[in-house]
Parts: sequence; structure tokens; C-alpha cells
Amino acid sequence: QVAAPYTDSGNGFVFDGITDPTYGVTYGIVLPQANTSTEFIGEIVAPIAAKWVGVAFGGAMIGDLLLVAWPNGNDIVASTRWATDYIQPTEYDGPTLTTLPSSLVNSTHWKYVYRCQNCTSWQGGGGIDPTGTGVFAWAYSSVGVDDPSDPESTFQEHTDFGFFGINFPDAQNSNYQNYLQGNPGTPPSSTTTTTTSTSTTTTGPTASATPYDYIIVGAGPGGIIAADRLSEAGKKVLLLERGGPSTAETGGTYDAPWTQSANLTKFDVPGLFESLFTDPNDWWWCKDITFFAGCLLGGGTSVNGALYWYPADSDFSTENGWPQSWANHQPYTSKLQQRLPSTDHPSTDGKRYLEESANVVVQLLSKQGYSNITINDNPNSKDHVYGYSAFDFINGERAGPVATYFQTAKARPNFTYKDYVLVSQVVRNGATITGVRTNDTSLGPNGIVPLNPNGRVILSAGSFGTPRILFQSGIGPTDMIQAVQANPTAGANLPAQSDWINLPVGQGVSDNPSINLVFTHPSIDAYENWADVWSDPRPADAQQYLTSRSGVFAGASPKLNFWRAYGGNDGFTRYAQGTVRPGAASVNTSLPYNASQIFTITVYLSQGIQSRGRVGITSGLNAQAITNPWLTDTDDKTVLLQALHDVADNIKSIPNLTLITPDPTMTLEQYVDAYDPSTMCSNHWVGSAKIGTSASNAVVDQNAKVFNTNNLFVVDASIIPALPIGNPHGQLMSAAEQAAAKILALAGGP
Ligand code: HEM
Repeated sequence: QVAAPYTDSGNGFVFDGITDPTYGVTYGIVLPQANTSTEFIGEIVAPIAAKWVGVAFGGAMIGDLLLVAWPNGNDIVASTRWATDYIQPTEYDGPTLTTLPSSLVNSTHWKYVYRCQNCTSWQGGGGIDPTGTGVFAWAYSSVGVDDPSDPESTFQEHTDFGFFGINFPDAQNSNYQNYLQGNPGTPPSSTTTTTTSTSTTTTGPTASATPYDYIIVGAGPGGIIAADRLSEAGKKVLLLERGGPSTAETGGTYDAPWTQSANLTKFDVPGLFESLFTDPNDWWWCKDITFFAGCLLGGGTSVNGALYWYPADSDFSTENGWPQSWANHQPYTSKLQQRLPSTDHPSTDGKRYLEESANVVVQLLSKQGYSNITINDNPNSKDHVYGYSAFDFINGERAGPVATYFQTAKARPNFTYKDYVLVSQVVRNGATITGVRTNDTSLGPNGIVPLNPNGRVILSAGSFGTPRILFQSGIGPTDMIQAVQANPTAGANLPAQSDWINLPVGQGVSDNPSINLVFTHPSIDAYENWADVWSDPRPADAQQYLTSRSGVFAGASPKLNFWRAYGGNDGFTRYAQGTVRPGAASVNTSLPYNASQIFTITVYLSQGIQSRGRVGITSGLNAQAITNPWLTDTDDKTVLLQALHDVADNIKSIPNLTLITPDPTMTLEQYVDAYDPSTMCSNHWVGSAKIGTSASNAVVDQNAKVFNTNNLFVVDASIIPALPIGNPHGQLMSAAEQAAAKILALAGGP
């Protein structure tokens, strides 16, 4: 949404703002005309169902000025807040909030009209530029705050959030000083007064649309590999990506201060990986998905740690949920290996760096009957083995599908790539897809891009994005399509109810539950916990990398991986994976410790886990977990605890090795019980549009075609029915090779 001028009929003030179509909350702002002013007047007009409402004046929860407000009796209680993480935002001093007289609470609504002084800039350098544009975000909750009378009350996480763009000069008003007195003044003749409208008639240029053989939605690993193989076969392919460039090769420019001379972005330099999670300007994460998802070229493969495992045969077995016809993955895995070989020594000088944590854990595991292997030389050996971490880095830089498959596709005249294009739905005539609806009216009337006769659409928008497009296309469980229906914009474009296709989209998803154990050992170099890699790297390491793509920065943080198989009481074999890295995401301990000697073993449960959850959308169309998928199965929990005990079993046999989180005041059982489920997330979501043999428990058939449609396919992690043994992007890319081959071989296509 974009802010537009409206007049509040209650106080007569002209604001620039929006009414969000889902909850009916209006957010407005008006600025004085002086560009040097540091204040504004804002308003929130909310139905009584809104228990608290927030505004983020920089468009993000973390690192900008937040305002929260709620009704308390006949008054409005409000405060400015600040968040350093996705946790309770706390008091933020500096701004002065004054409640203006037209604020009210009545039987249907509450309205907060406020003056915010010292509000146009905030700590960290951000602010509102009255001559420019900005993005505001709103947060909405249907759950009341803990103590409504206290402006600094705590509360639970919002039930939804959204964004809108704003052109600040549009919000400037010559009557500002009158408004402060409660007087609307004389509306300037130039201001057209409108009431807020939720209609979204698209204006702007429309083009006659070019049709394609294949429209692929999403340039992550699935979409890129499919696009490359289909364009290689001579098909006319359009690849659409909602985000923009990532690596420098693709036009990306988000360089660290010290890499600018070499024009290398955050996404190019392996050693900058950890800074993805600590950068306040984290524009690459999809803001409408409540988990880390990459909204840029390459999708997850541009923002992951790039741990890359050639799939084990069992990853594609019928036991792991795949149709029999997928079991022979080797030809496809070989094609992948040819394009994208793995390396377990990414530095161009062939040496390994920062291996101290690996060396300590090797001592631990050697005493537990583990053996040392080169993991990708033995993809099927995943029991009692360890080896150096392997990656899809090439020449000391992030490679993945972007540096390989995308480059060959791009060189073909029959391939078109468009970025910053968001697809909301497939346009269909019953079971036949005729095109996709985008937000880009230069691609066709109303943004609709058509297919050639017999053309096909492939959804590769990810484990959350693909379900959201399916729901908006009238495909999925009824409750999710109804959520779309409740959204005025998306609801208006839904197919008629008689055309809805009921499939278990979003159901039965899995993600690895992962638990961090944090240790110290005197041999460790924790590398300042990666905190300085972006702005203040160790000079010699930075220089070495810039000169020869070697050294610490040529590698990501993981150093060693290990696996062990466990039999469960229920007869299923489950695998536990360990990933070892210097540093720690968080330390919680009563022990004194040396922060420069910390390292982490993350223990995940992978193939064989039985826990499942569900993903879906809010009617604001934000994607989220409806049911968390972690440790819902008691045998999963038993096995994970067993694996943690085994890892920790012989710590004492290694001199000076200390487990600091959990500390000795806690058992591993207590530690896991107290673990915040959302931090158990590995962002390895699979199964939201599962492959299978029946529409009763799967969304796509063995050709990756959506059941009960003629020409709609899914090629991304959504189709993977159950987690593979290792971090999933290697298996996913092999699956994309296989899916592309099956789609090409399927009769009836373009
Ligand atoms: C107890 C309080 C809160 C908790 C636990 C919480 C937690 C979270 C979490 C987990 C996310 C998801 C991350 C993502 O999807 O990218 C998020 C996003 C967001 N939150 Fe909050 N939040 C809280 C309060 C607030 C408040 C008071 C505001 C605004 C005034 C706010 C504004 C936002 C916005 C705009 C987003 C999406 C954009 C972004 O990622 O920055 N949150 N929050």
C-alpha cells in the first residue's frame, strides 16, 4: 500500500496515510511545512477489536522508532519503544508524545491523535526526511497488553504486521500549527480531500503482453535450475523474482566497507555469512514471512551458510516419502555435481582456516567410535562419521546456482529474467492455467503475463511463498482460501468457489529441530564472534582475501559436520547431525567464561523425524507457521535428547573443554524443555506442497504437477516430502534437476 491524503471527518485534519484492508486500522501522519522541523502529528484509528497497535517509522521492527498505543477505559495509553531483536521492544526516551484532544474511545473504535516531538531522527542515524520518501510499518494485535494503565506495559508479539510507502512532501500541511490547537484551519486549495479508500485500481502504463512457454515464479535454487534446463531445451522461459540482485556478478552492490575496492557484496564473501543476522539493514529477508527467507536473486542459496551435501540414496527413498519413480536420483545428482562441485577447503590456497573448533570436536567424537571421512565422497555414510564441512563455494566466493545455472540461462536469447516482480496468483480457467498475475503493469494489462498454447507455470517461490500463491489461486485447504477471501484485494481476484481445488497445501511440513550447545576451550579463536567481519575485520585476513580469495574470509563459519543414526522406540531410524563453528548465537550461563574461546555444536534431528507442523497465511497475507513443526513427536524428542547426551558424554575426557550453555545448573532435559521453539528453527522448511501419489495427502504428482490442474507445477523445497539427512539445499538442487527432466518429458507441454 502507498499512503494517500485523506481528511479525518472527526477533527477535519488532512493526513497522509492508509487504512489496512484486513483490520480496518487507519494510520495517518501530517508534517509541518518547515523541512527543518523535527516533529509531526500522527493518528491511529482502530476498531475496538484492535487490542494494541504499533507503528514503526522506519519500516522495520528492529532499529527504528516504534510507537505503541492501546485504549484503557476512555483514555489512550501510548509510548515510544525500541527493539534490538524480535523480542519485547522496550522504553525509548527522546521523543515527547502529547495526546491531542480529538483522541477518543467509543463503542466501536478508538482513536489516538498525537503530537510526536523529536521524532524525525533516532539513534543509529535513521530518520524521516521531509523532502523524501520512506516506508512505515504497522503492527496489530488482537491480544491485550499485560497492564493497560502502564505506558511501558509488556505485551505479546503482534498477530500481524504490514507496510506502506509514504512520500513525505505529500504529508506536509500549512495548517499544521492550527492542528496543534485542535483547529482544522482552512484547507489549502491545492489539497484534494478524499476519504480513505481501499480500492486498488491500477493506473500507469500497460503493455501488450508477451506470452511464454514456461513462466517460472521465483529465482531460488528450484526456479533457477528449472529455468536453465528448460531454456537449454529451447523453450521460451520467463523467470520472475520478487527481489533484486544479490552477488556482484548479478548487479548487487551491498558491499562491506572493506570489500568495495573489489566490488564484492555480502552475498559474495563466504566469511560475511554471520553478518546476515546482525545487520540492522537486513533488506534481503522477505518481510512478509515470519521466518528467514531470502527475497533476492538466488533465494535461500544467496543467504545460507552454503553447507552442501550430495544427497544420500535414502533422501529420495519411498520410506522418505518419495514416489518410487524418484528413487534413482544419481543421474540428476551427477548433473548437479558437474555444474556445481562441492569443496571442503574453500580457500584458494587449499589450506583450512580457523579449524580449532573442528580439532576439539574431533577429539570428542573419536572417542565415541566415529570415523573421519570426506563427506561428499561417501554420501550414503551418515552414521558415526565426521568430516570437514563442505560448501558450494567456487574460487573462494559464494557460487551456488546463481554463479552457475543462472549464468548459462541468462546467455540464451529464449530466456528472460525480470526482478522486483511479485506474483500474487496464477490466473486460471478451471484446471487450466492461462498466466500469472504480477504487480508489474509493464508486463501486461493488469500485470498479467500470459502463457503460450500448452504453456506451463512453475512455482518456485519457496516453502512459504509457493503456498501463498496457491492459496491466492484458490488452491489449498478451505480455511486458507477463506483467509484470502477476507482480504479485499486478493479476495476480489479469487476464482469462484466452485473452482477451488482442495489440496493439503501447507500441511505436514517439517523443519529440523536444532539445539545449540556452547563450549569454551583454550585453543579456540572465536573470531570476535564474527561481530567485526562487516565493518572492522582483522586487517591481515581482509587483505589476504582481497589479494587472493584465500584465508578465513574464503570460508563460512561451519568447520566440521558429523552424523549418527538412532533407532527409535517407534521403529523409525532417525539421524542426528552436528555442525561445529567458532562463536555462538547466544550464551546463557552462570559460569565465568572467556568470550574469545567460545564455539558451538548445533545438534539437529534430520531424516526420520516424525514431527510435522503446518504453514499458512494471515488475511493480511503474511506467511507464518500455523502449527510449529518442532518436537511434536515424543520419540523425536527422546532421540534428540539422546544425541545431545552422546555429544556431551565424554567432555571431561578433553582437558579444559567446558560446556557453558547449558551450564551445570541445568540438565539437558531442562535445557531442551526451556528452549524457545522459534529458536529451534533451522529454516529448512520442506513439505508445504508435497510430492506424492494421491491428492489426499500430496499437492503435486510424480511429475511435480499440482493435482487437479493441467499445467501448474511446483519446483522448490515445498515438494520435498520429508527432510533429507543433511542441510537440504544439495538435495533440493538434485530434485530440481530431476523435476525439470520429468516436466520436459511430460507430454502435452509447449
Ligand atoms: C513482544 C513484542 C514483540 C515481539 C515478540 C515481536 C516479534 C517479532 C517477530 C518474531 C517478527 C518476525 C520477524 C520477521 O518476520 O521478519 C517481527 C516482525 C515485525 N515486528 Fe515485531 N514483535 C514485537 C513487537 C513489535 C512492535 C511493538 C512493533 C511496532 C511498533 C513491531 C513491528 C514489527 C514489524 C514491522 C515486523 C516486520 C518487519 C521486520 O521484520 O522488521 N513488533 N516481530
